[in-house]
Amino acid sequence: MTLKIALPNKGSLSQSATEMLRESGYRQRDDAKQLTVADVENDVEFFYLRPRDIALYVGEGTLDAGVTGRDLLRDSGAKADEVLTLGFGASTFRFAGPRGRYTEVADLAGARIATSYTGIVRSFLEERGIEASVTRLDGAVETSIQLGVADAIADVVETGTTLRQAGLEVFGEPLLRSEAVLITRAGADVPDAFGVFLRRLQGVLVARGYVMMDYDIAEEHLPTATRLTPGIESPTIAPLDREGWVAVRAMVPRDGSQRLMDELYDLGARGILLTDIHACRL
Ligand SMILES: Nc1ncnc2c1ncn2[C@@H]1O[C@H](COP(=O)(O)OP(=O)(O)OP(=O)(O)O)[C@@H](O)[C@H]1O
Ligand SMILES: O=P(O)(O)OC[C@H]1O[C@H](OP(=O)(O)OP(=O)(O)O)[C@H](O)[C@@H]1O
Ligand SMILES: [Mg+2]
Repeated sequence: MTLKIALPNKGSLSQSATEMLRESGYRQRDDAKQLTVADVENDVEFFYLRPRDIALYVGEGTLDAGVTGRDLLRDSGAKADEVLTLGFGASTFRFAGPRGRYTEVADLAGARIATSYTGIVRSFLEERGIEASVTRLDGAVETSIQLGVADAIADVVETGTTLRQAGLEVFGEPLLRSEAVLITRAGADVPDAFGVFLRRLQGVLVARGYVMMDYDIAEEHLPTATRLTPGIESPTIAPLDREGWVAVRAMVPRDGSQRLMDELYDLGARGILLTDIHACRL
């Protein structure tokens, strides 16, 4: 059975999703107008759809899995589960209003709120017993206050630039922290190719998050050195021609790897090398 995967056709998640899939060795479209791509060799077919619709297709079982935003998944109410977070498309979902007007969520009682995510907003307010009217707009939600259609908004905030330019500020706790996720239908049987698909994506995440570190060190310092670089399973230790010295190789998180090199150098390690990992299966 061919694996059917939904990918965002445009918007903030589209390019990163396509890049990640290409890096995982799958055929991707080279023209943004293409709606489907069959990767026959890997027995996968890709469907490029609006990220908002992806949760519905996957939730109903029409497609086996998909890439969308956690906020869109929650808003849709679809019966799909997150199986992997993909490391891009991070944003928060927040209330905002004219500067100085609101300080907390409770101030929204009786207000008119505009948003593209009515599902999330309504259930958030309901849980807190706040009564307000919620209107759905398709986009450019920030402008609705100036136009007199709403008193406050709830929208995706990434850098905050759009809000600032509209003279608005966030208030209250975030409704949600979102990022791109891989979803499948709750409790569904997925084709065999899905196991391979998932492992490839996990491999890309590890290859992006880790680097390979090599160094030479005197054997007496090995216990401290391997505590600093424990690797994923355990580091590879190889003999060196130089008496009493060994070569160590271990994967280390990319973040903090420069500091780690400093610490190893101070410990007496030399010939410390960092190399990118192109792909991996753990
Ligand atoms: N700066 C951002 N603006 C909008 N959405 C973002 C941003 N960063 C991440 N996202 C995520 O992208 C998804 C929105 O998908 P959507 O297709 O609506 O993108 P979009 O950038 O709003 O595109 P468009 O407005 O052209 O439809 C959500 O999951 C949202 O959290
Ligand atoms: O915090 P920022 O970095 O400014 O990003 C957030 C803005 O980006 C999105 O708008 P988009 O460009 O998708 O337009 P839209 O409102 O028409 O969807 C989102 O709806 C916010 O308006
Ligand atoms: Mg948008």
